[in-house]
Amino acid sequence: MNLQFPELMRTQPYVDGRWVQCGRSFAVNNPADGGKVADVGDADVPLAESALEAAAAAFPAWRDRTAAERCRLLHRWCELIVEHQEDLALIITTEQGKPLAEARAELANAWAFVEWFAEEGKRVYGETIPAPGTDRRIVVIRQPVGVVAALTPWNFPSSMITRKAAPALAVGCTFVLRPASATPLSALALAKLADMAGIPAGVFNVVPSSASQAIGRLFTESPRVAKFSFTGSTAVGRELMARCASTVKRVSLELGGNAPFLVFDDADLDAAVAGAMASKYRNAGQTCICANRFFVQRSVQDAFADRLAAAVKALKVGPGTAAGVDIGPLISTEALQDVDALVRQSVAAGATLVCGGRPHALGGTFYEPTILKGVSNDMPIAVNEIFGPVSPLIVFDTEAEAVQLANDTPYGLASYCYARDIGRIWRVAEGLEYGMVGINEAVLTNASAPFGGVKQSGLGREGSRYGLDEYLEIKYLCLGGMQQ
Ligand SMILES: NC(=O)C1=CN([C@@H]2O[C@H](COP(=O)(O)OP(=O)(O)OC[C@H]3O[C@@H](n4cnc5c(N)ncnc54)[C@H](OP(=O)(O)O)[C@@H]3O)[C@@H](O)[C@H]2O)C=CC1
Ligand SMILES: O=C(O)[C@H](O)CS(=O)(=O)O
Repeated sequence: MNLQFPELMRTQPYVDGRWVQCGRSFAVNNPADGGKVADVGDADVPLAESALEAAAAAFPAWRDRTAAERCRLLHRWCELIVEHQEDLALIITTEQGKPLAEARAELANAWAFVEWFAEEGKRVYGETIPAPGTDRRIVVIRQPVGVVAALTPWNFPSSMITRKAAPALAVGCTFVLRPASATPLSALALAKLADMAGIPAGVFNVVPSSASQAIGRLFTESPRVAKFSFTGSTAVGRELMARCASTVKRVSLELGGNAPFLVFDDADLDAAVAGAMASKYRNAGQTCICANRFFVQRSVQDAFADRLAAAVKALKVGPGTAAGVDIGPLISTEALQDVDALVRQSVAAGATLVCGGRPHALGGTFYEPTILKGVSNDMPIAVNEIFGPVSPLIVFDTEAEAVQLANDTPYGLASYCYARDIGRIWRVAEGLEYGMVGINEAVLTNASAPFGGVKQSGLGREGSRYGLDEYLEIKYLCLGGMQQ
């Protein structure tokens, strides 16, 4: 990898302000060609335990700094991320596969979370409450929970990390991160920049490891960890949440999705198609908030399908570093096989291919951008989170039917509605059982908004002032002896 600042290429765990040599390593490969990118130090449980110890030791001093001091350091971290964004984007694309333009967009989100919480951390307000008697005063203060342990996924190797670490550090928590083994390099580069920003030793620690289950058990069961934050699949999140019960930890979960994308007969179809492309095909469909099922009102189904097909057929598939590429590789051979199986099973169940529908001629883990029509809500492609560049089209007749079909899933993360009648928009937005509703807009993520799901898509919110609450405890002070 040809970096302007080669120091950003870190391959060892970062614990207590030091880069730790490990006896074992694991390979990080480029999904575009399967080639090895790096061998990364494989942190074991004892090393992860020492990271928790370092975070616990660093907590009192970090907590006791003023919010202004902590936030100044976060601002410096943000400045360094911005300064090194080209290198960071290349690292993302090399280890994860997404087109460079999308990697740059991810980084803009990543530093936006740092910038937002570098300011929000100075607004951790308490309150006084009118007391029931003259003998006392009631005061509420908010304090940092303590040591935070986090597990993050491979699909957004930078922004999923700052979305957790920034609020945690801003309020005075310390942080230990195990990134996905497919994409640890972005996390280690962020650690390098945190170190350069002057964030003290022990405050931000990164333990890349192939031992996801063992370290997951440590993070969820260690009494040193006050708060566990996870982003990933619902299946894994459910298991980890259960493990947190043994120490009654605070838990945040950003899990899987099955986003409905509703197109009504009064929608601006060009806007709906643009939104569909932005939502569905971003990161080759590997995002938790990708449109996963397209519900199109019968009278506009052909017009929408034709315009969508024209746009999908124009997508360029290739390595993320190549100019003009829209769709990069899927993260792994298993991911490719899973997507292809969902398509084939649904065609076998009666769906019709409009375009794509098979692994791309480029080979490797590239998949053809695909549209299926004649899909029903019970087909595999509609029941499962696709995590690939496939648009299933489902027809509906009435507004009530559309909302009922959209809600018929255990997931509740993102949803989308394209319509122009204000009454319809309000009725549908209120009726959708999701944490987020995009109304004539499909790009939801920004640091100022509360990102998160309901049902089995998660617990808590990330971003916005609500994202700060995940790392704070409320304390009630009762000041007695006030009577004269
Ligand atoms: N709601 C949200 O904001 C987001 C949700 N997701 C969801 O995540 C899924 C795809 O991401 P993916 O990484 O495959 O999800 P996984 O749940 O497989 O993995 C997420 C993280 O957990 C680790 N992990 C996996 N199994 C265990 C385990 N048993 N114990 C401890 N850690 C474990 C993984 O490590 P390793 O990979 O090294 O095994 C990875 O770091 C999709 O369902 C997607 O919807 C993804 C991004 C954002
Ligand atoms: O799907 C994800 O991993 C991210 O949450 C998507 S986004 O919030 O970065 O757009």
